[in-house]
Amino acid sequence: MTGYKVANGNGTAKTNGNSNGHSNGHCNGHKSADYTAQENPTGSGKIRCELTPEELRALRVLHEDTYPYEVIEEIADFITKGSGMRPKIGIICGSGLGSLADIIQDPKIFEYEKIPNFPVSTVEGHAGRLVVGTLEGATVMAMQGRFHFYEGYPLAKCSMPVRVMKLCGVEYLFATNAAGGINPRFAVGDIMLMHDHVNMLGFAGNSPLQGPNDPRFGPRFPALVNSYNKDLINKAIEIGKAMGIESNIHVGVYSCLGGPNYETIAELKALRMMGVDAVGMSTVHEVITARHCDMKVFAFSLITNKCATEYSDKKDEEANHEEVMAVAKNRQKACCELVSRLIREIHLASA
Ligand SMILES: O=P(O)(O)O[C@@H]1C[C@H](O)[C@@H](CO)O1
Ligand SMILES: Nc1nc2[nH]cnc2c(=O)[nH]1
Repeated sequence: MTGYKVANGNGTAKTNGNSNGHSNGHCNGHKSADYTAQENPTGSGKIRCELTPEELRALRVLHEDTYPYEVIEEIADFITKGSGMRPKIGIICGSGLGSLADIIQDPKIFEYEKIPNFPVSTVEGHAGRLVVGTLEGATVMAMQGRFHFYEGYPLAKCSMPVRVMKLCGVEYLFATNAAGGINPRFAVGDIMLMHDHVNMLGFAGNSPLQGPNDPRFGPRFPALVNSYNKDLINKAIEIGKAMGIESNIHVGVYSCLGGPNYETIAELKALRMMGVDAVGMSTVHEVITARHCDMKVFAFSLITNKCATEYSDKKDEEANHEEVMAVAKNRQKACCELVSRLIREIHLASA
């Protein structure tokens, strides 16, 4: 067999025939910007000089994953020029919480697929649009759909839009998510204001900041204590009281796992022992990226399901995405009000 294996960008290995028309593997003097010489595994010792379309595509996918400063700057320019705005607050809508972007006034909408170099959303409940406009007088941009590690995107790509927000002028990141409640005091529909996180992907040696550091974004070794802005947490608690939902608001620790599978009982027990209150599949790498470039962060989890931490035969204790979406839909009004009121306070304080 003369073929060899190349990742095709979907994470699956593909065997290519010698589809470049040069069956002997000789150099033909053809120059390609993406050219990488490889030893031909035919054992002939000769070097194959042309890349197949699949290889070129794989290289491009790799390149796109690196997102240098200049590429992020181009995306940010596209958005600020296209919207005529430099938003101050960035919002990331969690699963089923896209309505947070629907309340934005005078919206300019950018479909992800039309934004140069932007990934696409593949998850139900994540529409795949960037909405720029005003909310309670403040200029905002909201991601109606985020990127998850389990979709096959590297963490740097999942959180790349946070850097785009930064270069658009964003100072505050509001990150929201749907999460499973591990703390037994939490009920479905409660809101947990994040005051810290346990980064399970980080424990496994994965970070959105891996690779060369560009100091234009931030330092090589950023500190993460005090990542979640205490003033904003306190303001949100006050707003919760004013809304009459005080008993549904908690402050706690979120943990991000890779997904897409939900957790086993043993994993949930272990997370609880580590002090985790709610578990999900996002947000943490976005927060790390935001803190790296010195944004103020406010984040909350909508508890969409209670995680069982004891063994049981009951089917209804198994998490599922339909339930997650249904609960998010039911609670979107309260989530929208909390976010709007907090943004109003930030705007008034800076006016
Ligand atoms: O984007 P978030 O973190 O809100 O979505 C959660 C995690 C999975 O994507 C999905 C599981 O139901 O909801
Ligand atoms: N990992 C994880 N993510 C979720 N998103 C919503 N619910 C859950 C859950 O129970 N576990």
